[in-house]
Amino acid sequence: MAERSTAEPGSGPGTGPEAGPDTVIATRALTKRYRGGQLAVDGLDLAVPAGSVFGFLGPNGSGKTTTIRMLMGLIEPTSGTARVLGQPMPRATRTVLPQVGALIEGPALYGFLSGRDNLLRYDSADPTADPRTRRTRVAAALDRVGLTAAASKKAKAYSLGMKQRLGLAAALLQPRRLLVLDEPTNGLDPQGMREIRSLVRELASDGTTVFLSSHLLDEIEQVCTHAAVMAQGRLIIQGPVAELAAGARGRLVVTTPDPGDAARVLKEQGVADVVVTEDRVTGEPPDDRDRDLAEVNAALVSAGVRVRGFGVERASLEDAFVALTGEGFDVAG
Ligand SMILES: Nc1ncnc2c1ncn2[C@@H]1O[C@H](COP(=O)(O)OP(=O)(O)OP(=O)(O)O)[C@@H](O)[C@H]1O
Repeated sequence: MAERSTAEPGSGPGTGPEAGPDTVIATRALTKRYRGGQLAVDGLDLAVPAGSVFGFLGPNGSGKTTTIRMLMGLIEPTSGTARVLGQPMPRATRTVLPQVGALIEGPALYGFLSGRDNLLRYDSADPTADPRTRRTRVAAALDRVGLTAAASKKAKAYSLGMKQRLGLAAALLQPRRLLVLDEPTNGLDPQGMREIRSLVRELASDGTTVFLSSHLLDEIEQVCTHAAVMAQGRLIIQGPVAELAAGARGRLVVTTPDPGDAARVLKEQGVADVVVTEDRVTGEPPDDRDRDLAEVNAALVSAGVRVRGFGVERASLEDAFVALTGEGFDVAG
């Protein structure tokens, strides 16, 4: 069936992200205020491009789960709109959800059933799934997540990582255009995290759009092509990860026993935002990095500054976050 995207009235440059045919998730001014008065999501304009691995990043309590619940039609927004696969949510929940694999707040599994039997159960609960091909489908899903060897074990004997992978297998029983994963590596050990991350990369390489929430910056940097950063219910920034990190440029760091002189020379050389902390002097490097940094270093030396260390620290998403919010990234919990 051909699919058309319907442009929102008033959409256009300057009114937020475009919701074109290649946008898998698009929200406009999406807002949720809970009954107790808590404003959990505040005017969110989100645009998730098709084929992206989209990281939805924010500290605990920033509104990620609430957003996902609205996107999946589990709760009604207080105001604003959400479109998933071009359809309005929650109105189109019934047509949209079969095309979406979701892993939200941990998979619901029967511990006394084997991994395979859990999947057989999931598959038989899907009225569109052909019972004649059920076993093949389940075997393929188990294989996909690397659980074939453990398929006959009871789910309660699975590690947390295996349970997450089984949950992913359930989400993958049918071909999906979109996978929505809420904190898929939460509580996993480093090995479990690596397994889920490489699985996500693999799924994305087949063309599935993956939307995953996380409070871990380095996770987003490792697996995502795009990201949106939330804080206190609001969207701070979104875009390709490389651009977000590049937006916060690395800082020039000079280590010297002459910090006062170094700071003066750096300012003369066009280094902005110079900060002195004991024997470290940092600042924003001038634009043309390769040429200017050699000159900056030479200027320090010829001014008699004893330079012990000189370099640029790589900018990370965390730098971008701090630059945008003036806050550190709280990863508690
Ligand atoms: N059912 C609810 N009723 C009232 N307030 C809620 C409810 N669910 C969440 N909140 C509040 O809304 C805010 C956003 O919570 P939400 O769970 O969406 O954030 P989150 O970014 O997903 O955090 P976490 O990673 O801890 O789940 C929080 O202040 C939370 O306490």
